Amino acid sequence: MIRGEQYVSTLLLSNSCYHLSKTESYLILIRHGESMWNEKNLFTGCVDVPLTSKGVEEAIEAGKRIRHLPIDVVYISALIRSQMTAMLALTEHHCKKVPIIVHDETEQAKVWSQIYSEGTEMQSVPVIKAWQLNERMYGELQGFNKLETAERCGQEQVYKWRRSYDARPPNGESLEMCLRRAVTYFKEQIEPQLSSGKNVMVVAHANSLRSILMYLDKLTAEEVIHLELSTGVPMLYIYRENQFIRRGSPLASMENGVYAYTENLATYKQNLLDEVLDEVSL
Ligand SMILES: O=C(O)[C@@H](CO)OP(=O)(O)O
Repeated sequence: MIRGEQYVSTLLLSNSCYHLSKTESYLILIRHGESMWNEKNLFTGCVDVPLTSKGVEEAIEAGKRIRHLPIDVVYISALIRSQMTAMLALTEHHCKKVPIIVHDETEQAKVWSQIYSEGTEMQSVPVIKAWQLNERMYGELQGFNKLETAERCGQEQVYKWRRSYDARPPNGESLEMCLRRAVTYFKEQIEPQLSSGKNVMVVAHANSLRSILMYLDKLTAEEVIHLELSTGVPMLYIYRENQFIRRGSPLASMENGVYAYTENLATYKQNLLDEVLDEVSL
């Protein structure tokens, strides 16, 4: 049910991006595009492998699908496949803001990457890198072919390592261990951004995202076994009154279904359309 005045638009036009009223915010989750080891069907984990050309296309396509959703801050992992995906997706965003990686590892990194123009800073989107969002560390499976490993160690064992909540690949992380770092980071760093009204995009990995989805969708250890994430498919959540409401995956930019989710988003879309019409009639 929509509560009238609360959702009355408080849209402000600023540098052709709209700021929505602070009653709800949006969370977009994307698994990176296909990597060169996804293509070869190798256990990848924390090995830092780039995207294939198909992965590049998937990232751009993901960007197109979310190009009309508001994004104020982006989170990426420490791995290049997540970073490439985020950057490529953002080249499609209607805001045309410049994604800038935040370097706060050391005092010097902070000072040396400082932006001094307020105007330029407003035209940028901060991109925060967090190792906690990395893929689950696959231990001694890293670099091995998944099919060959199933032939060698047995299909059932490999399925357990890959999809169960608590089975731990040899010297690697179980999903439970991955959840401990990824969800802790999500709760401590990302959720406060959402509750302060910021719209967030997270570009991460199959298993770090499976663990975050466990938290968002309150999935049990049995349910998460069946959760598979495709590369480069954006998932949208609405954050309202400390609750996450799953809204599926926008299929296309300006897709009616997505913008009908809330009055706030419908108004956002209408303002974008008005802006396009204004530009056409100029
Ligand atoms: O190899 C990996 O790092 C992951 C993701 O590609 O594989 P899986 O789907 O088996 O968890």
